This record gives sequence, structure tokens and C-alpha cells, in this order.
Amino acid sequence: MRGRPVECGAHRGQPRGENRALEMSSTVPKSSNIFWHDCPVGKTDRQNLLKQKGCVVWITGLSGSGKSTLACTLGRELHTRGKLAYVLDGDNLRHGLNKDLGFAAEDRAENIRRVGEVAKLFADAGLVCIASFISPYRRDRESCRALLSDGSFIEVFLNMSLELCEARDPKGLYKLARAGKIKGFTGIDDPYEAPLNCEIEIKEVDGVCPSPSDMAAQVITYLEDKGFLHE
Ligand SMILES: Nc1ncnc2c1ncn2[C@@H]1O[C@H](COP(=O)(O)OS(=O)(=O)O)[C@@H](OP(=O)(O)O)[C@H]1O
Ligand SMILES: Nc1ncnc2c1ncn2[C@@H]1O[C@H](COP(=O)(O)OP(=O)(O)O)[C@@H](O)[C@H]1O
Repeated sequence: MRGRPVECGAHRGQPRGENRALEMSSTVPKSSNIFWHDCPVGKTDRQNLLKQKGCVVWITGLSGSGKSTLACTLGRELHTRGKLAYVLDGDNLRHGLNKDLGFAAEDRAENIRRVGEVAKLFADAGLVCIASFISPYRRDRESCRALLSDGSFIEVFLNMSLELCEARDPKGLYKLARAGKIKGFTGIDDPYEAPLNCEIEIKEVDGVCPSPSDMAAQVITYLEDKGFLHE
């Protein structure tokens, strides 16, 4: 079936910052005469097969807040329950799909834009896609949310203090940033914009962080309550 022609052409205002060429090349459509092609097997068929609903669990927070730990613990827990999940992790995607990107605001925006599109494909495939990225800019996260309909974008904010993250510092990056050896490190000399309306917020209680399995359990409960783990 041939469908809607894809809009092309007019560019929507000036992108911010010095890396304008990158942003324009990635968000302004360049092709014309392209058409959407629908396939006979759709998302609902795949969801029925998998007995679950596709969604994106988007984990955001400072470096060291526990994003990868939660992503992997949640992925393992879902696997144990017979649910198909896939983890997209910032560090990992920067080894491949996003290896041309750095940490300037424009590069982070493009990183998140690409991941949002990939996550949307995984959700369309019927999987629980677990995306674990600092994603420091609210606007970039909201653009990803806008790609998903009907509440299937679930933003999880790991609201851990900078003090805790810096004390953990498993990769020694905060130490390098404090010494001025890494410039533009999130939380030190680069911004982190906390979510205003996330679905799940996980934070320290009396200065203690919940265990990885408690964090994962909180997300599983949400997914169960909203019906994502059933047909
Ligand atoms: N300048 C700077 N700021 C923040 N983080 C940095 C930086 N340079 C390298 N790193 C490492 O990159 C990991 C974050 O990648 P992300 O793709 O999640 O970042 S972003 O969402 O585009 O902001 C991040 O991984 P996590 O510690 O797992 O968050 C760091 O290991
Ligand atoms: N809930 C937790 N309780 C205790 N330690 C944790 C918890 N989550 C993560 N950690 C530890 O904190 C460090 C940073 O976690 P990580 O998942 O790599 O964070 P991020 O992906 O956000 O950079 C790791 O050493 C990890 O073992």
C-alpha cells in the first residue's frame, strides 16, 4: 500500500549555536517524492505475538546516577518474566551510530534525536525499549516524547544528588572535569535540566539510594499497572 507523501522543504527557523550545519543536515528533510509504505503485519500483530505492548522507558539523570545499572537490572527482570526488552545505552551508542557526535549542546540534541527515532522503531516492533541517556535538555526529551503516542513514552528521572554521583565517579570523569581536563561535563560546567512532569522519579531517601532491584521494581509496577506487560 502506498500512502502519504512525506512533507519536505521549508526549514523551521534558525537552529541554535555554532554547529548549525550538523543540526540543519539532520532535521531538515532533504528528499522529496518519498512515500510511506505500510506492511500487512502491524504493531498490533507483533504485540499479540509477544503478549506485551511496545513502549519506551526513557531513563535520564546525571552521569553516575545509576542509569545503566537500572537499565540492565530492568532488562534482566523483564527477560526473566518472558518479556522482550532491549537496552539502548548512551556510552554504547556513541561507539557506533553516534560516534560522530561530541558533547556540545547541538551534538547532544542530535544524539537524542537519533535515539528517539530508534527507540520509536523498537516500540513499534513491540518491545520494551529501555533508553539510558543523560539527555540533559528538556526540549530534546520532549521531542522524543512527542514521537510516541498514547502514553507509551515513560520518562524515569534518576534524581540523585551531584554529591552522590561525584562520590561514585566509577569512570573517574568527575575528577577529570573538576581538574579542568574535561570541558562541558554535565553537572559541573554543563547544564542538566530536570524533568517537570516525568512518569517516575527515583530519589535518595535520607541520603540513601534505593537498590537496583528496588528501582527496577518501581518501573515494573508502573508497566504492569499501565498494561504494557500484557497483550
Ligand atoms: N562532557 C561530558 N558530559 C557528560 N558525559 C560525558 C562527557 N564526556 C564523556 N561523557 C560520557 O558519555 C556518557 C554520556 O553519553 P550520553 O549519550 O548519555 O550523553 S547525552 O545524553 O548526549 O548528554 C557518560 O556516561 P554515563 O556516565 O553513563 O552517563 C560519560 O561516560
Ligand atoms: N541503586 C544503586 N545503589 C548503589 N549503587 C549503585 C546504584 N545504581 C548504580 N550504582 C553504582 O553507581 C555507579 C554508577 O552507576 P551507572 O549505572 O554506571 O550510572 P550512569 O549510567 O548513570 O552513569 C556504578 O558503580 C554502580 O554500580
